[in-house]
Amino acid sequence: MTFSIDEARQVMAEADLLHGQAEINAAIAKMGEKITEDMADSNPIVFCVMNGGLIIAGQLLTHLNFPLQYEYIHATRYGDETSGGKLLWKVPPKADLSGRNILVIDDILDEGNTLVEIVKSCQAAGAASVKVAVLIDKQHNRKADGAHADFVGLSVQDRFLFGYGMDYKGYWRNAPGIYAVKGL
Ligand SMILES: O=P(O)(O)OC[C@H]1O[C@H](OP(=O)(O)OP(=O)(O)O)[C@H](O)[C@@H]1O
Ligand code: HPA
Repeated sequence: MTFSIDEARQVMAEADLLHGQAEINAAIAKMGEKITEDMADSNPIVFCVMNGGLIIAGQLLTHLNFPLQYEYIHATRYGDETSGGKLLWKVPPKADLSGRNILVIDDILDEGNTLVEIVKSCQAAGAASVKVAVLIDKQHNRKADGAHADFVGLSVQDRFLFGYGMDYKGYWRNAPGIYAVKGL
Protein backbone atom coordinates (compact mmCIF):
# COMPACT_ATOMS: atom_id res chain seq x y z
CA MET A 1 0.00 0.00 0.00
CA THR A 2 1.39 3.40 -0.92
CA PHE A 3 1.23 6.23 1.55
CA SER A 4 0.27 9.55 -0.02
CA ILE A 5 1.45 13.06 0.78
CA ASP A 6 -2.10 13.88 1.88
CA GLU A 7 -2.05 10.96 4.33
CA ALA A 8 1.35 12.12 5.61
CA ARG A 9 -0.11 15.61 6.21
CA GLN A 10 -3.12 14.11 7.97
CA VAL A 11 -0.92 12.01 10.26
CA MET A 12 0.87 15.16 11.39
CA ALA A 13 -2.39 17.13 11.80
CA GLU A 14 -3.82 14.40 14.07
CA ALA A 15 -0.64 13.49 15.99
CA ASP A 16 -0.02 14.17 19.68
CA LEU A 17 3.03 16.30 20.44
CA LEU A 18 4.71 14.55 23.41
CA HIS A 19 7.93 16.58 23.70
CA GLY A 20 8.65 19.95 22.09
CA GLN A 21 11.90 21.31 20.72
CA ALA A 22 12.97 23.31 23.80
CA GLU A 23 12.62 20.27 26.04
CA ILE A 24 14.46 18.07 23.54
CA ASN A 25 17.29 20.60 23.16
CA ALA A 26 17.71 20.69 26.95
CA ALA A 27 17.76 16.87 27.10
CA ILE A 28 20.41 16.71 24.35
CA ALA A 29 22.58 19.30 26.11
CA LYS A 30 22.38 17.29 29.34
CA MET A 31 23.32 14.07 27.51
CA GLY A 32 26.29 15.91 26.01
CA GLU A 33 27.49 16.96 29.48
CA LYS A 34 27.21 13.41 30.85
CA ILE A 35 28.98 11.87 27.85
CA THR A 36 31.73 14.49 28.04
CA GLU A 37 32.26 13.74 31.76
CA ASP A 38 32.42 10.02 31.04
CA MET A 39 34.28 9.79 27.73
CA ALA A 40 36.39 12.93 27.28
CA ASP A 41 39.70 11.07 27.70
CA SER A 42 38.72 7.90 25.82
CA ASN A 43 39.51 8.90 22.21
CA PRO A 44 36.29 7.24 20.98
CA ILE A 45 34.95 6.38 17.58
CA VAL A 46 31.38 7.71 17.53
CA PHE A 47 28.93 5.89 15.27
CA CYS A 48 25.63 7.35 14.11
CA VAL A 49 23.11 4.60 13.26
CA MET A 50 21.47 5.73 10.02
CA ASN A 51 18.84 6.71 9.20
CA GLY A 52 17.10 7.47 12.48
CA GLY A 53 20.25 8.58 14.30
CA LEU A 54 20.89 11.44 11.89
CA ILE A 55 19.37 14.31 13.86
CA ILE A 56 20.30 13.28 17.40
CA ALA A 57 23.86 12.46 16.33
CA GLY A 58 24.26 15.79 14.50
CA GLN A 59 22.98 17.78 17.45
CA LEU A 60 24.66 15.73 20.19
CA LEU A 61 28.06 15.89 18.50
CA THR A 62 28.11 19.67 18.96
CA HIS A 63 27.84 19.09 22.73
CA LEU A 64 30.74 16.62 22.88
CA ASN A 65 33.56 18.89 23.83
CA PHE A 66 36.56 16.58 23.32
CA PRO A 67 38.53 14.90 20.52
CA LEU A 68 36.69 12.05 18.79
CA GLN A 69 36.41 10.36 15.42
CA TYR A 70 33.01 10.14 13.75
CA GLU A 71 31.67 7.49 11.37
CA TYR A 72 28.24 6.20 10.39
CA ILE A 73 26.76 2.73 10.20
CA HIS A 74 23.45 1.79 8.61
CA ALA A 75 21.24 -0.96 9.99
CA THR A 76 17.47 -1.25 9.75
CA ARG A 77 14.76 -3.67 10.87
CA TYR A 78 11.50 -1.73 10.53
CA GLY A 79 11.54 -0.37 6.95
CA ASP A 80 8.19 1.41 6.53
CA GLU A 81 6.47 -0.88 9.08
CA THR A 82 5.48 -0.17 12.68
CA SER A 83 6.84 -3.47 13.98
CA GLY A 84 10.40 -4.68 13.60
CA GLY A 85 11.81 -7.71 11.78
CA LYS A 86 15.28 -9.13 11.21
CA LEU A 87 18.12 -6.60 11.26
CA LEU A 88 19.47 -5.77 7.80
CA TRP A 89 22.99 -4.36 7.72
CA LYS A 90 23.32 -1.83 4.90
CA VAL A 91 26.65 -0.33 6.01
CA PRO A 92 28.57 -2.24 8.70
CA PRO A 93 31.38 -0.56 10.68
CA LYS A 94 34.34 0.07 8.37
CA ALA A 95 36.93 1.41 10.82
CA ASP A 96 39.39 -0.83 12.71
CA LEU A 97 37.65 -1.14 16.09
CA SER A 98 40.28 -3.22 17.86
CA GLY A 99 41.13 -1.77 21.25
CA ARG A 100 38.93 1.30 20.62
CA ASN A 101 36.24 2.83 22.80
CA ILE A 102 32.99 3.17 20.88
CA LEU A 103 29.94 5.38 21.35
CA VAL A 104 26.89 4.37 19.29
CA ILE A 105 24.23 7.07 18.85
CA ASP A 106 20.66 6.28 17.75
CA ASP A 107 17.25 7.93 17.91
CA ILE A 108 15.38 5.27 19.88
CA LEU A 109 15.81 2.20 22.02
CA ASP A 110 12.48 0.47 21.44
CA GLU A 111 12.63 -3.34 21.75
CA GLY A 112 16.39 -2.96 21.60
CA ASN A 113 17.22 -5.66 19.06
CA THR A 114 18.95 -3.15 16.78
CA LEU A 115 21.32 -1.81 19.42
CA VAL A 116 21.96 -5.23 20.99
CA GLU A 117 23.13 -6.51 17.61
CA ILE A 118 25.21 -3.40 16.87
CA VAL A 119 26.92 -3.58 20.27
CA LYS A 120 27.66 -7.29 19.75
CA SER A 121 29.16 -6.64 16.34
CA CYS A 122 31.46 -3.90 17.75
CA GLN A 123 32.52 -6.24 20.56
CA ALA A 124 33.17 -9.04 18.06
CA ALA A 125 35.36 -6.61 16.09
CA GLY A 126 37.55 -6.18 19.19
CA ALA A 127 36.28 -2.89 20.66
CA ALA A 128 37.63 -2.19 24.16
CA SER A 129 34.29 -0.72 25.27
CA VAL A 130 30.95 0.04 23.64
CA LYS A 131 28.53 2.63 25.03
CA VAL A 132 25.13 3.59 23.67
CA ALA A 133 23.37 6.98 23.61
CA VAL A 134 19.74 7.33 22.53
CA LEU A 135 17.42 10.30 22.44
CA ILE A 136 14.40 8.14 23.38
CA ASP A 137 14.01 5.08 25.60
CA LYS A 138 10.50 3.73 24.99
CA GLN A 139 8.84 2.49 28.18
CA HIS A 140 7.45 -1.06 27.93
CA ASN A 141 8.32 -4.59 28.98
CA ARG A 142 9.14 -6.01 25.54
CA LYS A 143 12.89 -5.25 25.66
CA ALA A 144 15.30 -7.77 24.10
CA ASP A 145 17.82 -9.52 26.38
CA GLY A 146 20.69 -7.15 27.06
CA ALA A 147 18.91 -4.09 25.65
CA HIS A 148 20.47 -1.11 27.38
CA ALA A 149 21.45 2.52 26.83
CA ASP A 150 24.17 4.24 28.85
CA PHE A 151 22.90 7.73 28.03
CA VAL A 152 19.21 8.54 27.52
CA GLY A 153 17.63 11.87 26.60
CA LEU A 154 13.94 11.19 27.32
CA SER A 155 11.83 8.24 28.48
CA VAL A 156 8.69 8.15 26.38
CA GLN A 157 5.40 6.28 26.60
CA ASP A 158 4.69 3.18 24.54
CA ARG A 159 3.25 4.68 21.35
CA PHE A 160 4.45 4.76 17.74
CA LEU A 161 6.58 7.90 17.51
CA PHE A 162 7.91 10.14 14.79
CA GLY A 163 10.08 13.24 14.56
CA TYR A 164 13.72 14.01 15.43
CA GLY A 165 14.90 11.25 13.09
CA MET A 166 12.08 8.74 13.67
CA ASP A 167 9.81 8.09 10.69
CA TYR A 168 6.24 6.99 10.16
CA LYS A 169 6.05 5.15 6.82
CA GLY A 170 9.15 6.98 5.63
CA TYR A 171 7.84 10.47 6.51
CA TRP A 172 8.31 13.09 9.20
CA ARG A 173 11.87 12.32 10.33
CA ASN A 174 12.13 16.10 10.01
CA ALA A 175 9.31 16.86 12.50
CA PRO A 176 10.65 19.32 15.12
CA GLY A 177 9.38 17.43 18.16
CA ILE A 178 8.55 13.93 19.41
CA TYR A 179 5.07 13.09 18.11
CA ALA A 180 2.84 10.02 18.59
CA VAL A 181 0.69 8.75 15.72
CA LYS A 182 -3.04 8.97 16.47
CA GLY A 183 -4.33 5.58 17.60
CA LEU A 184 -0.87 3.96 17.73
O1 LIG B 1 14.95 -1.01 19.46
P1 LIG B 1 14.42 -1.55 18.17
O2 LIG B 1 13.06 -2.16 18.33
O3 LIG B 1 15.37 -2.44 17.46
O4 LIG B 1 14.14 -0.28 17.25
C1 LIG B 1 15.01 0.81 17.18
C2 LIG B 1 15.54 1.01 15.79
O5 LIG B 1 14.43 1.16 14.87
C3 LIG B 1 14.63 2.31 14.07
O6 LIG B 1 15.37 2.00 12.93
P2 LIG B 1 14.65 1.42 11.61
O7 LIG B 1 14.85 -0.04 11.53
O8 LIG B 1 13.24 1.93 11.54
O9 LIG B 1 15.49 2.11 10.46
P3 LIG B 1 15.68 3.67 10.24
O10 LIG B 1 16.73 4.11 11.24
O11 LIG B 1 16.16 3.81 8.84
O12 LIG B 1 14.36 4.35 10.49
C4 LIG B 1 15.45 3.23 14.98
O13 LIG B 1 16.17 4.18 14.22
C5 LIG B 1 16.36 2.29 15.72
O14 LIG B 1 17.57 2.04 15.02
O1 HPA C 1 8.19 4.37 17.69
C1 HPA C 1 8.96 4.31 16.69
N1 HPA C 1 8.86 5.23 15.69
C2 HPA C 1 9.69 5.21 14.61
N2 HPA C 1 10.63 4.30 14.43
C3 HPA C 1 10.77 3.36 15.38
N3 HPA C 1 11.63 2.33 15.43
C4 HPA C 1 11.40 1.68 16.55
N4 HPA C 1 10.37 2.25 17.23
C5 HPA C 1 9.97 3.33 16.52
